[in-house]
Amino acid sequence: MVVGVLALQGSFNEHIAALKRLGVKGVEVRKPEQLQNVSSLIIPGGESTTMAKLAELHNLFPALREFVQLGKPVWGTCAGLIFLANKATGQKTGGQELIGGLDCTVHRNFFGSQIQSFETELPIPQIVAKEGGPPSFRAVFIRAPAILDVGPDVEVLADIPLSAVENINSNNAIQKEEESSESEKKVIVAVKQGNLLATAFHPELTADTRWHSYFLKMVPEIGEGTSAIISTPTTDQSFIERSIIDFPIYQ
Ligand SMILES: NC(=O)CC[C@H](N)C(=O)O
Repeated sequence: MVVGVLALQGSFNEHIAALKRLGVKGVEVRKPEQLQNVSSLIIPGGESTTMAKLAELHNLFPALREFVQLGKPVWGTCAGLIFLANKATGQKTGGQELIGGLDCTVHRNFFGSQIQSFETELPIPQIVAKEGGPPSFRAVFIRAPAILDVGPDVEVLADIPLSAVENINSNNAIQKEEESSESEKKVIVAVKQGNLLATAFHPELTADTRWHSYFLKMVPEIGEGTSAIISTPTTDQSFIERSIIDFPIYQ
């Protein structure tokens, strides 16, 4: 069993490493025909405009859309979430091509620029936490998008109160879509719609493999029957101690 990881740009190596920690082989996908050798796909974080240009160059969009429409499991993290959205705002001039399929509107850089990147603890959704582990997970947001609205078939898995983000970025210049006086206003940062999973944060940059485990359970040939690979989060201290500054700066 292999899981495809779109390897045009961004954190594809980190996803492959996370899969390896669960005993699953991740294979790099760069060409349309390579999608025929995988039954599921992870689209990593990175820079969605660059990734879209590379995907166009390799004529990947038709094959990626077909992959999604065939109902195969696809997980988009960060830039990958933008790729999967039906609609994106805050795009560069001229916009960018999207795969689409996920009935939502995403704001590309909702939380601000690179220096407003942050980490926070979020409650782990029930369906992801089935195997146990701590009640929260470390959510790493790097120049992150957020989901502004979702269609009726989209299940919201995680959201974040804007007040928490403002506390984290004490000198913040967060560009909010709309100012709100309600301190409990939240934005959506993780969703599921049928075969599609999307997260605005980067589980592949943490030691916690529960999001990867959850995605693997969406893959029919792994499915619910393979709890053996669903282990408790890695406690490899050297990995845990890495902070987001150890990871590449996305332009
Ligand atoms: N870490 C990320 O993937 C950042 C995504 C970035 N906001 C974009 O537009 O592509």
